Amino acid sequence: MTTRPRLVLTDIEGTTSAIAFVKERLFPFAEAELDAFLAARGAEPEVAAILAEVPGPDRVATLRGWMAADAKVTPLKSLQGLIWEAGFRDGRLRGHLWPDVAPCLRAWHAGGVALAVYSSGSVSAQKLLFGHSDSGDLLPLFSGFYDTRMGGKREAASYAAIAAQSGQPPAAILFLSDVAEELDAAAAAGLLTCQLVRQGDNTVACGRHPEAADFPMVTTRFGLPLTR
Ligand SMILES: CSCCC(=O)C(=O)COP(=O)(O)O
Ligand SMILES: [Mg+2]
Repeated sequence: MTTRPRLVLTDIEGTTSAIAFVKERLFPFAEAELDAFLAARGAEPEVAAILAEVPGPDRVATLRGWMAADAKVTPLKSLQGLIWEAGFRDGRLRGHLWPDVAPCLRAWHAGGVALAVYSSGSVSAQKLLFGHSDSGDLLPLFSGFYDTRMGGKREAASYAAIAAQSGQPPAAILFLSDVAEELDAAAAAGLLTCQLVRQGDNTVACGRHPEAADFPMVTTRFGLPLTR
């Protein structure tokens, strides 16, 4: 029998939120705003420090190449988060969550299960998405936010580091993701895993991890607190 997780660690794209929202709304927004953003804020210390981490003679070309390749590299992710900030604050952007997500997160939290996020999106972007979501402000539910500064999502060491920082043993943490290689890495570090295979989101079940089509199914499979 599986013991009830004490911490649920969730991915965003493909897990709480549609892949199409990230790829067809968030990424194009950042791409369209890049030049104007750099012209307006490129000299600010925070932005200049990020740009200093971008290699190559033409940093903007490198950034655009990363965007085209959907590279999960920290400088791009930090910059995208800063560009999205204005959009989330003035209402042009709202964080998409599948309708089943917020009720389950609220129930799990109310039942004493801690919640945290691990996404390639920067911590500040994660907070913007959950703070300005189409299901309301969910930020108070979360006690931890982790991004690629903890390491890559396909590396077991990243999950070991998150477990150590969260204060929970790996076996008490349930990691939710749509990506098989991320789940493999989490399992190698001793975490419980569940692959979200959402209908219409083009995720392919890998067969190596427990599967769920939505968060209510995760609730049932892992004995998490029920929605009332
Ligand atoms: C506001 S979060 C944006 C998500 C993102 O930038 C991304 O690359 C998706 O990565 P994930 O690890 O959530 O699949
Ligand atoms: Mg994902």
